[in-house]
Amino acid sequence: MTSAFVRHSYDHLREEEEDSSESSLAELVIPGAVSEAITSVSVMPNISTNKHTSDANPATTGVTSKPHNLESTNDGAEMNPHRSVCLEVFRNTWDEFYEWERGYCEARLVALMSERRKGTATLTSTAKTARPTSPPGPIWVIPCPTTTIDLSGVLADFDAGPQYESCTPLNGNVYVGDDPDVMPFLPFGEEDWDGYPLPDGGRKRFAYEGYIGEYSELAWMSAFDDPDLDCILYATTNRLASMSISYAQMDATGMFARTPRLPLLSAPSGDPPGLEARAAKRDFPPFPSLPSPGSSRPSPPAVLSTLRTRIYPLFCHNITCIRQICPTHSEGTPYPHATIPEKKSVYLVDNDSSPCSPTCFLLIAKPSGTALASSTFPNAVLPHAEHGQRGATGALRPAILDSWSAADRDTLITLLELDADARPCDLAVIMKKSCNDIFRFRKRMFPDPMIASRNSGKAPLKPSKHGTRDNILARAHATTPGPAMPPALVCLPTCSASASACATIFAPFAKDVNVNPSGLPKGAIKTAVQRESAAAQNAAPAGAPSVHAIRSNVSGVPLRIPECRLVAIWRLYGRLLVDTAVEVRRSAHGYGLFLKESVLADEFLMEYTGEAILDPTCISRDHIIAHRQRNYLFALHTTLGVDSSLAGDPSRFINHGNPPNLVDGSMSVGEGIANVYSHVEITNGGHGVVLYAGTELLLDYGPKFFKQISGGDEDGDEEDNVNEENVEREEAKKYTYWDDDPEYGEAEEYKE
Ligand SMILES: C[S@@+](CC[C@H](N)C(=O)[O-])C[C@H]1O[C@@H](n2cnc3c(N)ncnc32)[C@H](O)[C@@H]1O
Repeated sequence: MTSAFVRHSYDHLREEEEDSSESSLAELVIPGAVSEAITSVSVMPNISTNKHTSDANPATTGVTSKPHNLESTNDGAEMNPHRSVCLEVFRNTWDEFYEWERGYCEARLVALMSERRKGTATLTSTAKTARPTSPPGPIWVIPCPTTTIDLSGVLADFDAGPQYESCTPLNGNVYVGDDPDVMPFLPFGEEDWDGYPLPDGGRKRFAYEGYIGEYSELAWMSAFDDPDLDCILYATTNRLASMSISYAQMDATGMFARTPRLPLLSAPSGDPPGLEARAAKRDFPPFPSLPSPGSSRPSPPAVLSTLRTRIYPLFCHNITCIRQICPTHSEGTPYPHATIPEKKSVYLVDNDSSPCSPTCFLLIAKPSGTALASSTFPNAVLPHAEHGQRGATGALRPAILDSWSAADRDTLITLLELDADARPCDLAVIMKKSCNDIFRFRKRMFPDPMIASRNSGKAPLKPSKHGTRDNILARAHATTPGPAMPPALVCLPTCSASASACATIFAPFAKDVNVNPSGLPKGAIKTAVQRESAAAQNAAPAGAPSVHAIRSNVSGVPLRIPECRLVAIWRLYGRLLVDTAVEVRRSAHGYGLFLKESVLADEFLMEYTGEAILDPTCISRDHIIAHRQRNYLFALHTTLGVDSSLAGDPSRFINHGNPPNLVDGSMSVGEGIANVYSHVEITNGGHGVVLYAGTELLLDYGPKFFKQISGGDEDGDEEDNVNEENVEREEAKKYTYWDDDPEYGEAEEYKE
């Protein structure tokens, strides 16, 4: 218990209080707020006299006396009439907390002991009825029976696995953001500084110099943080609030902050969060004076103009939350400066070769309604109104944006102010809107001529009139059905199922999908899919092009399902999150993940869970990755990565497979070919990794992955960069930027 240290200091202080000796306090080392509060208590002569002037109930407020006079301290705090009340409530709460905590800890220990000592009721029952005196005596000594287990038979065949770090199991992503600025310990510190010996006689050494450079100092050099202190302060503020003392008034006392610059509710730019934000992030012990869960504490000022000045309160970075305004996970962070748009709307596609969905803005058909020629989404058409229905002229209806709420617009404006050139597909994830609508909104917000004048110094590339979408699609390496779209049922033109068959499948779900996607009964879709796939097997229309044949590794029976249903079912599945049975086994590359049950094409497998970390932390963790030669970092989008190296689920063992190729319109399947694809899904957060076919699950990690892990390129290899630029340049020369599409404005010519 860390409290012992501070309690001791406090007791000492109270003794000193008698003679108000300030000089003796100077030697105490007490963290910020307490130090200040206690110092003030000690120099305040009237604080503990019995003047019951408060009409608040002492039992709930913790106030036993209230001084008439304004407090007078050596820092000139006369101006704050609430300070003395705050100090007294704090002091009483402090005493009550430690009194309560002692009984609480003892009761916990007794309960733990009774668990261990099933059958030995005597001590347990005595201990439960009578509060143990201090020291608690026998409850600290738990005799364990000695048993010898003979493992020789088991160990004979035991094949020791490679040395792995521990990994905490997770059900959903945990938002970490950035690792602390202080280094808790040096990884691989137990290794010889010269590196441990390798079989080939060399030595491998952790390049700790670069790693250390990512941190400001060692953790043990930082100030001591007492976890009980937040609890006491939090209970104090709760009591003060019940006495109608506002948070602003409490803040003004300066005693609830770690430093005077850290107010309760909000932290100025660059500071760690105030008490309220810290309290929301941790579980306190059940001290009775804390606000009960769900009680309505005043929330941080939620005026949009305030929100505008900070990005975090705008939308929650917690992947399992992602709300636009999330008081639970948000915290004060530096306000990023607004950025100036660099890219013309039509040039947003420059570096974007991965359409996020069949309705991605990168794939929008020309006004003539030309069918999409796509290797990624072979039969995609624009779906229904939410994503941009085409009118008779082929132009997208402007009414779509008009249907956005004022809050939606406001949020997007703010996001675009903060990152003007953000990928529409990334913004779509945050906004839960289609990237196409976001793209159109951006066009309105940043008219291109304005950007053109800014960019006049640059020498963009010249487009040709051929192959716009095909080129983009040819460069798309992943089959990534899309993120961030509101639930929608997408039907493909090649589907051979009758309308009534579709209606039968979707009717029970469509209503719920629009209202409450996550409220669907578990397994409902799976049952529907199985029923449907069995029917499809028996009566697959002859020569139907839109049927995926999937080989089950368990039964060996190919399952078939009409494609239109796959798309719809995939969307529903993305929200059902029914994990598929898998097991971790040795594979050609360390461990790998294998199926234990048959799956259908596009069936949801599991979420890729881990710590959601921001870009700078991804970079600092790269040192470890490079040394360990194993990388569990999954890029979620340009801002966040999901790292399962310390915490995650079995999906972290999915190995890399080569990208599947299209052969005669069907995906190739086979040894070493990726049979899992991922997409960013908001419901319940993070990545849903979806299986196509095969036994060992293999996921195409993307072209940059192995370059990064081997320490090459990404931020350094100039020759490679030059080559890549040349390829990009050649590719870009083939582009047409929808120059005849009224949706995309006038023809945009790159100047050379
Ligand atoms: C997410 S982990 C996959 C699980 C890993 N095999 C393990 O045992 O923990 C990714 C790492 O596995 C290894 N790996 C995965 N697929 C590979 C492949 N096709 N070839 C070589 N190494 C691979 C690499 O070390 C990579 O950094």
